[in-house]
Amino acid sequence: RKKIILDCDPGHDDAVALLLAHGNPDIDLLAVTTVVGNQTLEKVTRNALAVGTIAGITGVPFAAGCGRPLVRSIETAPDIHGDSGMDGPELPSSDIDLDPRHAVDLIIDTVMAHEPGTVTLVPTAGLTNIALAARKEPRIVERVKEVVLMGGGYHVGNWSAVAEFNIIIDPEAAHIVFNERWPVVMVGLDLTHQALATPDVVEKIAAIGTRPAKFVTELMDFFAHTYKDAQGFDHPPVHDPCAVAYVIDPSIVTTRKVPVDIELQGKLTLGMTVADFRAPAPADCHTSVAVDLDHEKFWNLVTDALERIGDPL
Ligand SMILES: Nc1ccc([C@@H]2N[C@H](CO)[C@@H](O)[C@H]2O)cc1
Ligand SMILES: [Ca+2]
Repeated sequence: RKKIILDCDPGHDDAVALLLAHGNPDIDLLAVTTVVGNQTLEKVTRNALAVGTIAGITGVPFAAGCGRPLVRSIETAPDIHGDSGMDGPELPSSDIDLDPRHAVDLIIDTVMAHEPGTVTLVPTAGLTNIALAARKEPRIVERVKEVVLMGGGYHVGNWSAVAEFNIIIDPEAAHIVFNERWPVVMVGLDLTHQALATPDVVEKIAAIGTRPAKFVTELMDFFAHTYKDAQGFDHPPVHDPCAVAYVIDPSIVTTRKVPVDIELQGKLTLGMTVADFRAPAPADCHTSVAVDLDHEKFWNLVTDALERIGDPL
């Protein structure tokens, strides 16, 4: 099984990523950590615990992390995720107790407690926790198997013309993460804009007939409306589970090995993930970007995970 830590900011698509990670039999979800992003730390943490309860997750530590970026001020995304950060469905209160540690410490402790090269970090939010973990315990950099992150875009932006939300809300953190020597797989908007929750996808999920499945359809209904109003999409792209899907089955996504670095000075380009496609990639290139998604295989993973979760409540 593939061991992962999910660092997230639920978030409609983070919720689907968490359900996929929990429901898929090839994933061993070691820990769930939260960070400010789509909404404040308090709200995204509450949302993560609510999803944990809905999915019947037990025995997995949840820890809250940074409440603001390293340098810049907080920027949330209520126009997409609503005031709660997960508007749409009724959110249950959760009886899951937060781990007393800060997310950065839970990440470090978890990586150091497992064999080198066996733990994959899956950030689906701003990279503040991941950057601080690498600075506090540099040994995790060579110990982590790889960092498979939802973020960035080599030809697409959503928070500016050329920058993606998870990167631009904490570009200094992203610069740290992309410049450490660990392998980084960037699952950016170029890929995730292919993961559209079309009506037939939502119908397949609804047909599962369980409360977690109904929860996902309610999330998708809200997400579809805000994505239409805010970004003019006919169907919402469900970004975050694409990163988890890549860990489960790398064949679902084609990748290109290219140098990627983060723009920190640009007036128009701050937070841009600058990918250099000039051939050949340097031999020591440790970054790659996701290009094409197998849409059917991807959504089959999501429905399969929901079927396996069943109705825990
Ligand atoms: N407009 C918009 C803003 C933020 C997000 C969140 N950031 C990433 C996509 O940019 C995902 O992780 C998602 O949770 C999605 C859409
Ligand atoms: Ca997210």
